[in-house]
Amino acid sequence: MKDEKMAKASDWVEVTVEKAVYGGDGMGRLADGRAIFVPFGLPGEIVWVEIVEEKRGHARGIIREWVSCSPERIEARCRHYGLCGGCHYQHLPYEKQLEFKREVVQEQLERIAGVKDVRVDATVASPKTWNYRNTIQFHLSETGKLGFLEAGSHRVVEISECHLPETVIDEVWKKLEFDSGAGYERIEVSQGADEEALITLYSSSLEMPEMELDLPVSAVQINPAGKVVLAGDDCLWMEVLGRTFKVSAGSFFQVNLGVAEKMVEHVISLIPADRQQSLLDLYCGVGLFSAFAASKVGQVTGVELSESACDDFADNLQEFDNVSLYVGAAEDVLPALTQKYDIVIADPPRAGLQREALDALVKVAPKKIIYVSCDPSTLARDAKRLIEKGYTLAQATPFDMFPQTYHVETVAVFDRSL
Ligand SMILES: C[S@@+](CC[C@H](N)C(=O)[O-])C[C@H]1O[C@@H](n2cnc3c(N)ncnc32)[C@H](O)[C@@H]1O
Repeated sequence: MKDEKMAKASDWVEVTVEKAVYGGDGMGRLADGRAIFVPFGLPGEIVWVEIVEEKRGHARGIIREWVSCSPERIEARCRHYGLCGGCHYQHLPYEKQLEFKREVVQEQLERIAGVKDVRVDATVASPKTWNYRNTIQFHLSETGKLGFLEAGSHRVVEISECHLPETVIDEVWKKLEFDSGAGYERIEVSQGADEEALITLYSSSLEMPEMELDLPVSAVQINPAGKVVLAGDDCLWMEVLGRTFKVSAGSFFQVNLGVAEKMVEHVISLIPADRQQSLLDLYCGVGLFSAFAASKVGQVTGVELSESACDDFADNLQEFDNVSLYVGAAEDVLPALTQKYDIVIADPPRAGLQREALDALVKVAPKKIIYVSCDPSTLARDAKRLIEKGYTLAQATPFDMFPQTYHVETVAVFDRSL
């Protein structure tokens, strides 16, 4: 037994985890000075690591044994934790998750954007740390069971529990059954304000896979030809700060309403009430920010690519006569704009602002850009570019939209300094 352990250990390296990095990993150093990234490693822990990937500048490894454990470490709630790629921080007390997220945003901005002494506020906590998601996407295993992708892989981990979705979703997903090879790439289950549920089935083929549904829910199939309503409605309603938003199958909406409310309040507080001002809401979705900004400024213009989100935007903002919308990609719409705007809200997908979009955005000459980001690394890349173009990063506020995961939403404010 002793020999076996010695033999295994000789293939492993001992690592002292120095810090938490973006992506949920802990980072330490190998003897040759290269960084090594280990999932689930906490600062201060000494661990035996099996190296699974080696690059010139860094390596990745899996913790095989703990020499010393962090006193912060707690028991994970979910039985699939560690294998399922959905959660990364269940082994950390919630207060510590918030601290890590603040540090990560600060580190990314300092290292990638090259800004020093930027004001990064404490992470705004989520009112719910479990069962907070109003939408969740599953994949189907080969046997037709619902699951999530394994970390860093396309393999589906079949699940029997998940502690992130809201209660109605949790009741619905457990009753869903599919034939093996059902032909759906993703199954999304959403919960609206009246606790109604909507199932959206995404398929890349034009065939309509068979499905039996014996539940009081709406169901929509989305394939390359468009949407087919299988049961009930093709949308549901979400409530934020007392306002109801229509959200159709396929349209984006913030997944954690408690945090969305805090984020909207923060974003809107950054906009001075001034009827002389114009505001551009880039990547506006179904109109979440526009709806609260429209009564503060003289003119709001949205830009959104998704047709279903644009239809929802038109419905959600029909009471305002100072709101208009461009349907199209920001990188195509922005260069064609002739009007200048005083304030821009930009809430792009994870990839951040495309180069053409950022260059054209600067020509729109806003005094203030409120950048809402779901990826601090692309935020930091874009911050560097905006600073080169004459903007100053005034402040950044992380919001914990996704407890138990490494993901973090950040609202960063850029002021024009030239
Ligand atoms: C992170 S969501 C933000 C939506 C909205 N601001 C909200 O809070 O509900 C990003 C939105 O950008 C849209 N989008 C993606 N790529 C786009 C592009 N190239 N140009 C314009 N909109 C795009 C998506 O359809 C989605 O609605």
